[in-house]
Amino acid sequence: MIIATNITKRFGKLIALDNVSASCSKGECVALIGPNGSGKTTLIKSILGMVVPDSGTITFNGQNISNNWQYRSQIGYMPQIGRYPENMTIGQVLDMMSDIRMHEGRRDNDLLNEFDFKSLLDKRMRTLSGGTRQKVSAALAFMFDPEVLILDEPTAGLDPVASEILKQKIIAEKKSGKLILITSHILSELDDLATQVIYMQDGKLVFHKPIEVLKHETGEHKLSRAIASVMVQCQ
Ligand SMILES: Nc1ncnc2c1ncn2[C@@H]1O[C@H](COP(=O)(O)OP(=O)(O)OP(=O)(O)O)[C@@H](O)[C@H]1O
Repeated sequence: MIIATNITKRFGKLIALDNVSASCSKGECVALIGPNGSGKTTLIKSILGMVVPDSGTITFNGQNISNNWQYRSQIGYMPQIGRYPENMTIGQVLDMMSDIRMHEGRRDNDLLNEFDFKSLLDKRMRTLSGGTRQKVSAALAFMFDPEVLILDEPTAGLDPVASEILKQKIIAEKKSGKLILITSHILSELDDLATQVIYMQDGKLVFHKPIEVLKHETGEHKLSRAIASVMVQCQ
């Protein structure tokens, strides 16, 4: 579904992505893990077309994404920090995004309902708490029923109840055959979600493995412990 081949991205002298290749398929939940600054967000942004690699190719459903923007309507993206017009209300932002996406299919309001947004729709974005802003980003990522969900630190700043609602939604979407790419530093959270792990360090993809293989190799039953043991080895 998404294939990245030999992606390199430099910011000045810094190599943020160093010849990264990876292939992700439908129905998988791929955890993108690695220390701060290892290149996870740069890889995500390259897939989204927000960062243009210096070399390499990325295909989405077999089509090269360079000079192509239509594939993006198939992706729901939840950024680390959502930026919105601050004077607009939540309701206006949701409507604006619907207009921009020109979405004609099913509108998925599950998260809006479960986060109980009804009473919040008139609140202006500039007045929102960090967690409520995250909920807006989550609701928008899932709203247009995309084939692929890219979630960058999705539960950062969410309270435990909202985190659990979002996790259950991610699990349901994975079961329905979507591809989910997720980054998180809260490894325990990925235990219930991830089917595969991509581990990055210093801009390089160190490994891409199914969870079961990783657990077997490390002798750990929990993903969080397996990853922790790999991170120690890689340091
Ligand atoms: N626009 C940019 N200009 C210059 N350097 C950048 C830019 N974007 C990212 N970088 C650098 O590229 C490297 C990789 O950053 P990236 O955000 O991809 O890391 P990350 O793995 O997502 O980190 P974190 O876990 O902290 O979110 C970092 O050294 C970062 O400072």
